[in-house]
Amino acid sequence: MIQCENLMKIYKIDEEHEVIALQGLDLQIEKGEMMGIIGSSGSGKSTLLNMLGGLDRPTAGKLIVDGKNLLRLSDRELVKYKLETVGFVWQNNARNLIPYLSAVENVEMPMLLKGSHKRSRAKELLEMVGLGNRLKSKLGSLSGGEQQRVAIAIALANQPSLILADEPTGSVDGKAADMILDVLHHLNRELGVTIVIVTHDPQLKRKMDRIVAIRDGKTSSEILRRSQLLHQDQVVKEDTQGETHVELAVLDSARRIQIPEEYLKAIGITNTNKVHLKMEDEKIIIANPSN
Ligand SMILES: Nc1ncnc2c1ncn2[C@@H]1O[C@H](COP(=O)(O)OP(=O)(O)OP(=O)(O)O)[C@@H](O)[C@H]1O
Repeated sequence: MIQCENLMKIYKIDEEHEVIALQGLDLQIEKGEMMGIIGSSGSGKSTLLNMLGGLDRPTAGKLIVDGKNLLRLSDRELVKYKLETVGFVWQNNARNLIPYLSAVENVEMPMLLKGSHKRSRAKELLEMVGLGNRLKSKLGSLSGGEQQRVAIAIALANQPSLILADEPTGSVDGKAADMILDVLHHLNRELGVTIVIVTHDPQLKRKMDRIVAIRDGKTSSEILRRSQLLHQDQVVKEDTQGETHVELAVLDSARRIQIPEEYLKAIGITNTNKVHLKMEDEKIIIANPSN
């Protein structure tokens, strides 16, 4: 569904300054996957989401979504892509919704833009997100969580194959967040729509099939749920809720890995950029050269 290889995004600030937001990011996402993207502030999560959604163009690399090469699309093709292939759910409701329209009119809006308006489908989508009884409600009378569910219905209006969500539970309380999550999970399983969510929410992370961590504009590690695992002999970790997962480091296209800072500190690598690398019993060992 999504093939992202050596993806680069450089923002030019002025004649002399630029920011490298993505520096050779590799990521494959299967059709029908529900996956999370995590990473500290400034690591490149939103930039990646903007590239996937066609809101901004990559500087270099390869990005194919649903068979479309996003580095090669014309401006016109990009508009069509944004309208038909992807749906967005933002943390900030002002970005998702038109406040003076009712819930059902909001869901109809992207259909109108595409020229295929159907009230029955808009109603069906609102029923799917559990708002069948609030069709005519003006947005101001809906709670934050309900507004976020309207946003999900809007994102689905033109039957996209990909939903991108940026912190969809970021501004609602725990109960509303649970409901949003359940809706997304249900849509993923029922409609088979691929969902990519940027999140800090540990509750949300637990519901994902896979979580990819981004560090400095590159994928650094992946967490897989136990049900996703292929090999029984992997190192399985348990979180505080007793759920099991496996954490894998990602090899980039040049076969490099990022070693977590805390691992390096633990073996005393603080002010050197060299380590000992050796093979032992079919394992690669990284050690402190001064020991
Ligand atoms: N339009 C832009 N112009 C210049 N620099 C940008 C622009 N957008 C992002 N950046 C820079 O690119 C880097 C990655 O930003 P990005 O917003 O993707 O990070 P993030 O992981 O989403 O962070 P956060 O969790 O704080 O939202 C940052 O250094 C940021 O300042």
